[in-house]
Amino acid sequence: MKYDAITIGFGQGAHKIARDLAKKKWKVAMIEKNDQMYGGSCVNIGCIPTKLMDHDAKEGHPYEKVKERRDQVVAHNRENNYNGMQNNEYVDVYTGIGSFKSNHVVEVATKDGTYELEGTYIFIDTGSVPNMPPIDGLKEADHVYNSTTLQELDHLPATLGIIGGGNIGLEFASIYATLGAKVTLLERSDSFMEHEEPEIAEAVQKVLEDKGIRIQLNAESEQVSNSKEGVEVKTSDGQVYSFEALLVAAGHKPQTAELNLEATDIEVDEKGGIKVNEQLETTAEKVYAVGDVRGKLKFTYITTDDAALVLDHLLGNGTRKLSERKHVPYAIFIDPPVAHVGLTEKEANEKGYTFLTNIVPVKSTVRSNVINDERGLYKAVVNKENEEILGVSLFGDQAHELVNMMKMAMDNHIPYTYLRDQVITHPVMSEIFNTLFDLS
Ligand SMILES: Cc1cc2nc3c(=O)[nH]c(=O)nc-3n(C[C@H](O)[C@H](O)[C@H](O)COP(=O)(O)OP(=O)(O)OC[C@H]3O[C@@H](n4cnc5c(N)ncnc54)[C@H](O)[C@@H]3O)c2cc1C
Ligand SMILES: NC(=O)c1ccc[n+]([C@@H]2O[C@H](COP(=O)([O-])OP(=O)(O)OC[C@H]3O[C@@H](n4cnc5c(N)ncnc54)[C@H](O)[C@@H]3O)[C@@H](O)[C@H]2O)c1
Repeated sequence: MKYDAITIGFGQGAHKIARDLAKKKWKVAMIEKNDQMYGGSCVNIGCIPTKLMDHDAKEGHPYEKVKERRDQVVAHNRENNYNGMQNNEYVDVYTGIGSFKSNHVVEVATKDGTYELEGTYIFIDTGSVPNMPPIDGLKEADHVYNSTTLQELDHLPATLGIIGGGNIGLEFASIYATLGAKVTLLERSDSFMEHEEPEIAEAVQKVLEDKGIRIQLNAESEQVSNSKEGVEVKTSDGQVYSFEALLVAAGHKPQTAELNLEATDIEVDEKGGIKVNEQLETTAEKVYAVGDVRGKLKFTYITTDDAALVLDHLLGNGTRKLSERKHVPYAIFIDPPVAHVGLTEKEANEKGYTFLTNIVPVKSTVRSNVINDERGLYKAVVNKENEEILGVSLFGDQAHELVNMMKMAMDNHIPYTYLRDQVITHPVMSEIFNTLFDLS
C-alpha cells in the first residue's frame, strides 16, 4: 500500500499532522501498536487521567470513584481520537507495531495480517517509556509499578513508595497522599527539586510534608525485594522501607526499540533520542520525528508544537525553525501547583546578567483570603538593564495558569514595569504581579 504520509505512533503530534495533511487530501496511514493508546500517552495514561485524579482527589472523592471517572473519561477521549481519524476518508488507522524495512517502507503486523506500507513522508511519533534503573531485584519483585500500571490498580495502596522526585514522582505523591495513601518519596539527589529556585523547593517540601508525605533525600535505592507488606526497598543510607506498592518514576527514555532503525539512515544521539534538524527532519530525507521520541523536553505541548512546526514546513510558509522556539513554560500539578518559565536566579547569575529579584508570598494577596489558602510564593528575576523578565517561578493558586501570562510577556519583550502597573481585575491571583514586579 502506498501513502503520501505514514505516522508511526498515534500521539497528539501524529494526530495533528494526520488531521491537517488529510485536510489537504493527502492519503495518510496512522500506525498505533496498542489499542488502548489511540491519542497517545497524554490522553490515556498521562496528562488527562492524572490531572483528573488530582482534581477529584482534592474534591474529596474516594479512590474507587476517582478511578471510575478516570476510566470513563479516558475511554471516551480515546474513542474520540480513534473515531476522528478512522472515519476520515483520507486516513487509515492500523493497529500493530510499526517497524522500518527501509527509509520509506514500514511493516505493520496487525491481528488481521502483516502489511507493508510505503510512505513518501514518514512521521515518527512513538513517544517515550519509563526508565527502569538497574536496581538489584527491581525487575523480579512484585508490587512494583510504573505510572501507567499504578493507575490500573482497583484499590488505593495503603502505603506507597516512590523512587524518583521528578514530575511524575511529585504529582503522584501529591495525588495519592490526598487520596489517603501514606507516601514516601525516595530521591537519590541530595537536594529536593534541585533545578527549581531554592525558596520554591523549600516551600514545596514543607507543603508536601504537611500533607504527610515523607521525603527522603540521598536515598539511592540499592535493592528491592518482596516483603510481608508487599515490597521492600533498601537504600544507600542503610534504611529499609516496606510498602504495599512501589512506583518507579526515574525518568523516561525515547521509544525506538521496535522501530528497527538499523534498516534506515535515521541516527540517534547518545541518549537514544532521534536526531533532527531545524525542521525536525531526521537524518533520512522526508522522515520526521516529533515529541518525546526526540529525547528532549517531554510535554504534550512540545509534541503538538513540533507537529505545528513540521506542518509549517510542509504546508505553510516554512519560516519556523526549532532553534527559534520561544520560552517553554512547565507546570507540576501538585496541590497547590508549581510552574516555571525562563531562568532561575542561579542561571541568570551564571549567564552574567545584571538582575533584580523579588519574592511575594501568596498569603499577602487578597485572593488567599477568598480561597482560604495561603500556601506558596511567587518569585521573579528581571533584567536590570533592559527591564525584561528573565524568569518566574510560581508556587501556589493559579500558578499553572499564570505562568502562561508570564511566557507571553517574555516572548513579547514586555518590560516588568508593565506588569507592575497593569490594571487587573479584583480579587484574583494575577494581582500578585503588581507587587511581584514592584522592584524599584
Ligand atoms: C503520568 C504522566 C503525566 C504527564 N502529565 C503531563 C502533563 O500534565 N502535561 C504535559 O504537557 N505532559 C505530561 N506528560 C508528558 C506527555 O504525556 C508526553 O510528553 C506526551 O504525551 C508525548 O507525546 P508523544 O506524541 O511524543 O508520544 P505519545 O503520546 O507517548 O505517543 C506515542 C505513541 O506511539 C505508540 N508507539 C510506540 N512505538 C510504536 C511502534 N513501533 N509502532 C506503533 N506505535 C508505536 C505508543 O503506543 C503511543 O501511543 C505526562 C506523562 C506521564 C507519563
Ligand atoms: N506536569 C507535566 O508536565 C508532567 C507530568 C508528569 C510527567 N511529565 C513528563 O514525563 C517525563 C517523565 O517524568 P519523570 O518524573 O519520570 O522524570 P523526571 O526526569 O522528571 O524525574 C526523574 C527523577 O528520578 C530521579 N531518579 C533517577 N534515577 C533514580 C534512581 N535510581 N533512584 C532514585 N531517583 C532516581 C531523578 O533524580 C529525577 O528527580 C518528564 O520528562 C516530564 O516532562 C510531565
